[in-house]
Parts: sequence; C-alpha cells; structure tokens
Amino acid sequence: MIEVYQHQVIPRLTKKNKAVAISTAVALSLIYVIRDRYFKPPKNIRHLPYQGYLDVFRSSITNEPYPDRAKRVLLPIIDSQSNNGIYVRLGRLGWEIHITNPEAVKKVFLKQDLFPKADALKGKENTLAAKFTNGPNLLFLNGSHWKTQRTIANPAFHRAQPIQLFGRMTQELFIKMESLGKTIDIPNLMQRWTLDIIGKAGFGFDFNAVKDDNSAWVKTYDIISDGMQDPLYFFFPILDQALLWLSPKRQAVHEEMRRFANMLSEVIKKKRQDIESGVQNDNLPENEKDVLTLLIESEQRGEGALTDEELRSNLHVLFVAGHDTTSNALSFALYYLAKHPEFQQRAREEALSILGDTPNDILPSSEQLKQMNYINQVIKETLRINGPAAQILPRRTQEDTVLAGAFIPKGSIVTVDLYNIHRSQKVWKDANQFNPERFAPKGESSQLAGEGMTWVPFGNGARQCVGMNFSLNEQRVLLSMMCKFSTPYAWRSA
Ligand code: HEM
Repeated sequence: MIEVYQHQVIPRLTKKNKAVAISTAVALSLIYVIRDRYFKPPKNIRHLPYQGYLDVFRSSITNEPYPDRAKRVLLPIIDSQSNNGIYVRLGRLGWEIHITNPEAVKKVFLKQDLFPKADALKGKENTLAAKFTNGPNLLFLNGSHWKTQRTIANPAFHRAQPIQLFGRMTQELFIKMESLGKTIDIPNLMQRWTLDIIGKAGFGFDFNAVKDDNSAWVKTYDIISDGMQDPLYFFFPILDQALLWLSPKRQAVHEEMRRFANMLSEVIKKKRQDIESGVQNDNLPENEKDVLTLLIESEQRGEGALTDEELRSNLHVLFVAGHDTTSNALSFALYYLAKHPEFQQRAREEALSILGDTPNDILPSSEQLKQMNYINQVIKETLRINGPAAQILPRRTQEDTVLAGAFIPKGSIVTVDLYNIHRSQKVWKDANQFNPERFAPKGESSQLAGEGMTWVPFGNGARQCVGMNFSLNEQRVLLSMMCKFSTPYAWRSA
C-alpha cells in the first residue's frame, strides 16, 4: 500500500495536497500500528477468540457490573458452537487467556510447575495495594518458599476450626439484628461479622465491628480497603509511587496502612511472648485456637517456623483472601434463600431437626454441621452461581503447551475463569438458575465427576484455598443458626 502511495498517488498531487496526503498516510500507519499492537492480543495468541479492547473500555467507563458484562459478551463467546472454553481478554497483566474448559481447568490446577503464579504486582511496587498484599506470603509466593509456608499452614488450618467461636459471634450478630428493626442491610452486616471473625479467629484481635458502629480499627481498615479499590490509583500506580507527594490525602491513607501493619507486628510480638511464657489462649482446645497461635506453635511441634515478617504478611493475606470472600458468599446465600422461600423452608426444617426447635440459641457442634446436607447444598450452589472469586490469580506458562486443543505459547498469561465456568451452559444445565438440587447425592454435580473440573470456587490442586474448610464452617454455622433464629418468620429481600 505504501508503494502505491509513493509511486502512483504522491507524484500526481500538488505541493499542498502532498503535505496533506503524507500526513494522512503517517497518521493511518500510526493508527494501524497502535491498533495492531495495543488493541489486539499479541500475534502469538491471536488465533484464540478475544474480547476487544474497546469493549473492555466501554464496560469500565460505564461501570458495567461484571455479571452483566459476562452475560453480554463473554458467555456468548464461550457458549458459541465453535468455542472450546477458551478466550482472551485484557486483565491486570495485559492480555490474559481465560479457561473454562473443564479438562483444561484441571490441567492448569494440577500442573503447578507448568503454570506457576505470575508476578501480579509487577510495576505496582510501593502502591497501597502492594504494601497491603506484597511480601512473603502464601497467596503470592511460588516454588520452594511457597511450599515451605504451605507445609506449615496446612496443619494449622486443619486444626483451626473454631466452631464454638463462630456460634458465639453469631449470637452477638442476632442481638445487633434485633436492634436494627425490620429492614437490615445484610451485605454490610456480613462484612462486619466476617471482619470480627478474621480478627478473633485469625489472630485473637477484637475489631468489635458488629457491636460498635464507630470502632476505630474498623475505620482504619475501611480507609485502607477503599483506598486500595480506588480505580485512579489502579490505572495510574505512579500516583501512589513517585507522585505520592502530590496528594496529602493519599499520604494519609498510606499512613493508616503503616499504623495497621504496626498493629499486626505488635500482635505477633505479644503472641510470641505469651506462647513462650505459657499463657496460651486461655487453655482453649486446639480447634478453637486462632490461626496465628497455631502457626507460631508449629515451631514447637517441629513442623517448621515462620519469621515475624512472614507471619505479618500472611495476616494481611487473611484479610485479602478471607474477609470479603466469605462475606459475599453469605450475603448471596441469604439473598437466594430470600428469593426462594421453598428452599429457605427446607433449610430451616433441616436446621430445626438437627439443632432442635427449642426457643433458645443452640451453638452447633462440628458433628451437627456434618449432618447439614441440604444447607451444604445451598452453600455449594451459591458458590457456583455467584462465587466470590471471579478468576484465579494469573499464571505464567513456563513452556509451549496445549489447552482445550489450542496452542498456548511459553510466557502467556493464563487464568481459570471461575465465574464463567460456573455459568457456562456447556458445563451446567440452566446455568443461571439457582438450584441446590444439583449438589444432592447423584445430582448433576456428581454426574459431572470425571469430566474434568467443573465446580472450583476455591480453586483446586496444591494451591487450593487453604481457608476452604474454615470458610465453609463459618457459613454452615451462620446459616443454620439464622434458619433457627428466624423461626417462625421467613426472611425476604426488601
Ligand atoms: C467463600 C470463601 C472463599 C473463597 C471463594 C476463596 C477462594 C480462593 C481461591 C479461588 C483461591 C485460589 C487462588 C489461586 O489459585 O490463584 C484461594 C486461595 C487462598 N485462600 Fe481462599 N477463599 C475463601 C476463603 C478464604 C478464607 C476464609 C481464608 C483464610 C482464613 C482464605 C485464605 C486463602 C489463602 C491463604 C490462599 C492462598 C493459598 C495458596 O496459594 O497456597 N480463603 N481462595
């Protein structure tokens, strides 16, 4: 095309027209290069279907909720005849390959050496989000350092099932609910309840979030959370780095972050002293001890030791990975039970048959929780249809490989698209319908066994969520007590 321009078009033009034509040619070439380079995936993965850049931009500027975007553009790609559960779209680390094909999902989860975590915080050093999440912790480490930590964390999380504590904190929640009148902001209350749980069960700290609307540490934590989610600093990390001096308001948020980290360091120091001097959590049974105590005690048991910096970094991760996740799961479970009174009634009948129908509160035991088959089905179906994690952290492929029949070059960013695998009509029948029967014995879920991985809200393989059972028990306690508490009234959405 440039040849035609040079030899045939330009010689026939007047001087003025020549200037215009040359500028136009340069501008068009530039647009072509920019479009090709930045608005399309790199050439080596352009054989895969992709969601266009402008479409992503449109979603961002119109604040389109993720489920709407998935329904409008992503699921039509995934569920089209020609697609095999793989597509590309822009993410935090650039163009990411999203997988919803159950066999390919299994490969990504089980072949950890081929798909280690990518450095998700590259270029974000010293931002508020990096200060909160970075460091030597389970969520972001790879290789032998991660393995050492996980070997210590697995038994600690296996022991940490403070079911009595969950029950007592649910009783406090009910007292609060009764003071709030007939209409209650459930997501807000679930946020506060799960924050109290992370504080108490994570490291023996009382945020007092449910009881006290003005709790000082809750305010600090909220300032940090809001600051981390501010899109301005997400798109322009330099404002948090070299240009931080420009905004005293933002500096104050960083200062809150520093205070919060110091508070956690103090808690760790005190906990170590208490354990060394024999003051251990008021002689609580193993399962009721907080995670921090169990992690520190692993040193005495010869299971391995974490440094103070590693402990602090992992306490930060308890917030990042274990707070909003469970709170959202519970809010959605209560929502779906409100929307479907028949399911709520069945869950209540189960709770009453196990916990008894006396008017007083009963704190469920771990044996009783195991009998709650239907409530468990409700929890699983909620995590399928609205799981709190939309995708896993991005992985970087270490070698050329094949996923869902497609060539994936070494160095590509790959992620499992949790939201869309759970909503794909190719995987689940009537995927948008809430139906706990899918998880009944011999239900749809068990029929899908053997077809790769289809239900993965907590991930899978060696990097599966270490807090999965902790969270499931939190949910079982709250939902069963809520069903019993609300007898004979049903709750519904306002
Ligand atoms: C409904 C609640 C939860 C959901 C849906 C959830 C989901 C997940 C998922 C999908 C992963 C895997 C991420 C990846 O592979 O990139 C993960 C990892 C993790 N989760 Fe959870 N999580 C929940 C609750 C919790 C809780 C309560 C805690 C802690 C108390 C926790 C701590 C962690 C940690 C530390 C990891 C990293 C594990 C590792 O890589 O070794 N999560 N979670």
